[in-house]
Amino acid sequence: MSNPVYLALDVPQIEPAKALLSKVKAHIGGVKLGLEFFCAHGAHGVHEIAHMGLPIFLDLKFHDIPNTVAAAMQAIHVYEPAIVTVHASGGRAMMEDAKAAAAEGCKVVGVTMLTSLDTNDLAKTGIYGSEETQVMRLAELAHEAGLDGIVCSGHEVSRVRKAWKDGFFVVPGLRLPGSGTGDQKRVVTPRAARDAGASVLVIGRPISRAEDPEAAARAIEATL
Ligand SMILES: O=c1ccn([C@@H]2O[C@H](COP(=O)(O)O)[C@@H](O)[C@H]2O)c(=O)[nH]1
Repeated sequence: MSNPVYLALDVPQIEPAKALLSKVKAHIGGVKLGLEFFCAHGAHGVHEIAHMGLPIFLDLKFHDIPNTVAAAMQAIHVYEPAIVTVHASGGRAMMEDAKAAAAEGCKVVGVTMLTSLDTNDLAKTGIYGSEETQVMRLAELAHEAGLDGIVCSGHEVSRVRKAWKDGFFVVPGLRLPGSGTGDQKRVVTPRAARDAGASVLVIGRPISRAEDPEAAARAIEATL
């Protein structure tokens, strides 16, 4: 089985990002490039990282009208990403058009409820009910729209897996016991997420901000 860990390369400078990736490359299965990286380094940055040979997860979390998202999806074919994200709350038509516009073989996953949110945060946006209810609702919509899977926390992934057996589930918000959670609110360990049915484990700061990133990546790999 291939290594499910994708390193969230949320690093503001390109050379330190490449140096970090070189150190941990042997202990991860792919690289996640998100808004911070893409806004800072654009196409050039993505190509630089892609040349390092690991699968690329382009986490741009598209959220717009169907026509705009479909055009954006076509524009990123050039990066040959293995995985891309859209917000499931963008609606069924947007997700259908996103999937239709994605490159062959590229997995399109719908972000359900960000792992930095809890029920109180949700209520402040006018959505009442449990985290699990919200994730299940959006997972069902993403499934109906033909997406490959969703992004959710390790708290919900086992329930989603039961309902969507062949889904592709991306889980961020991962921490080893005793480590700081930062802005993440729905956190589990990488091992717990994997055992609950995650397909991809997204890990950023526990590796990138560690004193010894290579040792941190190796230690996480050893728990899996
Ligand atoms: O719900 C979500 C969706 C995406 N993310 C992204 O994952 C990483 C997590 O980084 P850590 O440093 O391990 O907390 C980050 O790039 C987020 O943009 C998420 O955390 N939650």
